[in-house]
Amino acid sequence: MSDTPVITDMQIIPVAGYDSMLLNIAGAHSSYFARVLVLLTDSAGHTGVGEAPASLILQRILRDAAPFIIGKKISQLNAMLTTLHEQDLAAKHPLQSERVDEHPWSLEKHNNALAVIETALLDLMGQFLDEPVAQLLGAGKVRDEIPVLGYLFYIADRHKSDLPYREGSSREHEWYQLRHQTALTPADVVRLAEAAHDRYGFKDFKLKGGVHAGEVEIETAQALKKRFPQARITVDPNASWQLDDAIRLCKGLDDVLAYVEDPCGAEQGYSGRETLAEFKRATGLRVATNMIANDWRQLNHALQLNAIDIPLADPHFWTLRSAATIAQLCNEWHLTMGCHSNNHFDISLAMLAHLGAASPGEITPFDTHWIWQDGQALTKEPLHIRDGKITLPDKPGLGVELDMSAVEAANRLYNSLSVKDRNDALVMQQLIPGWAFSGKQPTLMR
Ligand SMILES: O=C([O-])[C@@H](O)[C@@H](O)[C@H](O)[C@@H](O)C(=O)[O-]
Ligand SMILES: [Mg+2]
Repeated sequence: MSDTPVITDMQIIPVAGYDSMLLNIAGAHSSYFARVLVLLTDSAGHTGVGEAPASLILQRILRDAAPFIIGKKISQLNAMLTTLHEQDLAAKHPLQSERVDEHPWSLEKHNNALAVIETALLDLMGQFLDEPVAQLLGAGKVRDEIPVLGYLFYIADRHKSDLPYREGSSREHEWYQLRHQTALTPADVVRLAEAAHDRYGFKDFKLKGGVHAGEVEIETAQALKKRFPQARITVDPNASWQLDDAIRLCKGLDDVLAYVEDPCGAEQGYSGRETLAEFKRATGLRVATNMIANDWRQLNHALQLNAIDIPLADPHFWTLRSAATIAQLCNEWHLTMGCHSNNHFDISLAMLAHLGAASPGEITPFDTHWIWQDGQALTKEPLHIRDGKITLPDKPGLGVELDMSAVEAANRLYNSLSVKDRNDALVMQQLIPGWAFSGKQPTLMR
């Protein structure tokens, strides 16, 4: 044990990259997205890294966590994480809003700190033991190729905003240009899918909804299925449809929708878990969620109610180890493992690849926003998506090496931002003055 490396330093580096004007129920994506990297250095000279969504609160929580990490042996991983959990550092930095209807994804932030630190620790541990992170999780490495889906969005007209969205260029592939152009109709989305299919080989697609009337979003899903008959198609309106509407829109579409993601949520005194259970019974369709089963207690309620089939266990808010445990539960309990995502850099791409590699049994192709960020790597040899899959690198730890000059440039970009935290509503106000989030009102129906 005396040779076990000790953690000597913890750096917290917020970074930003460019994004397209993607639409969702919360508004529109800004021209920038922000993430935070945690870099842990150990006495063996290794660097472990993790990535999470960047919020100012999360960065404060991470700074408070550093004294509990620095000076510890990497073999004390479990004890460090238990201490952090017990310290409940997030409680000292209450979120501005706990109301899920105001900020549908705000609750994720509590676990982001644990998740990003755990990832960096696992990266160090893997390098010390000369094993990939996947080998240190739940079932160990059970696959080398991780299927991912083509995550499609409606895209707003960036010319109507004064934010510096990129124009893109089709020099390398038309995808890199198309991903910046307005896409509001079913035909536009099919065009995006064709380009993404050609570039990345996707077999399956997910459409982000909550933007148009449900009928238009279902029409888009149908158009995707018509164009890609073999594909598994899903739609995710982020719980913005009323239960009755969700049933009316989806019932009988077994031949179009492989599953539906958060079609409805809390309404009229019923919880999202209750309405999803009713939706499942009424339609017979499989249901995925990243909104109502995001911690063990919620998952327990969701499963008791038979509300879901596919927990989208994002390692950024479950932590890698807990998400891998969910994958094991799915395998034992005849559920299907899936993974949610947000805009991310290539360290997160590696995180989800290791999670997929350690997920036994049937998994549904994982979500990833990477195609919207592809070309903005922070590592020297970023993983890539080919044939709709990511191949796990044959390297210890996460298997990524940071490109520090790219990280520094992304950090400079972050520091230059006047609005640091994600605020899709603020961006949306550039298109529709006075626009405000309303969980049951599609973004463009104002
Ligand atoms: O990036 C987006 O706009 C998504 O809507 C994201 O924020 C969601 O958390 C997510 O991808 C989802 O599946 O709900
Ligand atoms: Mg979702």
